[in-house]
Amino acid sequence: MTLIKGAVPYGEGDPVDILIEDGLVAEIGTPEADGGDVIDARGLVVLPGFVDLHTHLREPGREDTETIETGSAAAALGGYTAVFAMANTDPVADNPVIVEHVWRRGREVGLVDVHPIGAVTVGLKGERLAELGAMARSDANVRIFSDDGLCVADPLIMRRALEYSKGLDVLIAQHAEEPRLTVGAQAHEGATAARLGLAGWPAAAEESIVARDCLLAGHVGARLHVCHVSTAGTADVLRWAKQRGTQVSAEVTPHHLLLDDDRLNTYDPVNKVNPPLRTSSDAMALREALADGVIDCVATDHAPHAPQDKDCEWSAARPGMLGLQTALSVVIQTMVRPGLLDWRGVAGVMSERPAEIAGLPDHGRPIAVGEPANLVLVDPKATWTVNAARLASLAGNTPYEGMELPGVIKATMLRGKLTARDGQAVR
Ligand SMILES: NC(=O)N[C@@H](CC(=O)O)C(=O)O
Ligand SMILES: [Zn+2]
Ligand SMILES: [Zn+2]
Repeated sequence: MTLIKGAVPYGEGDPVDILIEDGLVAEIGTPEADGGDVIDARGLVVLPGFVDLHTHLREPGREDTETIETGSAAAALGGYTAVFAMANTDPVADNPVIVEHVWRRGREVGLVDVHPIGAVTVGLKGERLAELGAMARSDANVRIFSDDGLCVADPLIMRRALEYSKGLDVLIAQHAEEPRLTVGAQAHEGATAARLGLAGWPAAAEESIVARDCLLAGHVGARLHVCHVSTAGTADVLRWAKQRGTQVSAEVTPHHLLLDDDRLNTYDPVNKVNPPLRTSSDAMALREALADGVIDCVATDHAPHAPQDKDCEWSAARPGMLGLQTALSVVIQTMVRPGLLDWRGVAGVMSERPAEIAGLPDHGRPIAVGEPANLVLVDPKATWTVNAARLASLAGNTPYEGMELPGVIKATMLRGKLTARDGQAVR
């Protein structure tokens, strides 16, 4: 039994006490609790635990950069109660053995619900469909499939994947990048890349695939999810597709909301990511699109990399940035502070909507009696300074190093059990 005292649900109205029993919200109001753990939550906002549709945990294969255990700790500390682990591991998660390993290991660690994403094609090669049905029916109960890291570029393979996904009632998540337009690409194709002498990654390489896939999904009557939307033009395509009734959902990363290609001047590869940081006007358009629902949710694309893969010349460095422990703070900075979202809106884009997209029945639920106690307590007034060495991830490639960011996560609870408290993961 745990009593959360004096928290404000969704930052709206008066503080309440919340009694947690048997993993559920047992009472809200002024419960008479005797014994158990009491959490002093005066001044804190309580939200439903966050759900990340896009995380890279690097296990199996690159346990030197992140493991399911360290990534789960980062997730709990970031306020997450469920994460979806991408399939671009080594070996690739394109079969029931790998997805069941990820699922079981996540359960063993117990800090966050780890849902493996299955590969769409064998070995992420884009040539032959993986056994989606076998992964969906496995103990891992795979619900999302993606070749993330790579685009399912062949339109016929993508069409078949969408058709199968409809039959299996699963979701295809596309990394939208027309590979013929991004050969050797290093940075957003525009004035900054031209000045720095970096080969360009044009916005149209993303937008053309998103448009194509929306048309394909509409044609076969399947759902489609678009990973890491990075351009204003993609938001326009999504707006158009949604208006004509296409079942498409989309995510934006915290880094595409906050950062832009102005940061590339130093050639520090910590800023190298795929899709690349775009222009500040793209970032502003993404904020608007997230606020008005054209983009459904925030997903971290947490992508740990080893020092030897990051601290080298720009063209040799791997793309990707850490994101789990900084996501909420970046969303506060870019969305809450400018008045684009209130706390209710944050619950929507970080918890409710991603849970709905993934079909998770027990996450993103209302804070109400009888609901699973998957909760996060946030100090909205406090700030913190990012220090890579103190993050739970094994890797240190955060672009926010040294930045002071708003919003401190005081506690995270998964089915009534504390998974993070005062900056420490609790196992
Ligand atoms: N985002 C990245 O820059 N990198 C991701 C792959 C991906 O999300 O496309 C990774 O696996 O490192
Ligand atoms: Zn990707
Ligand atoms: Zn990714």
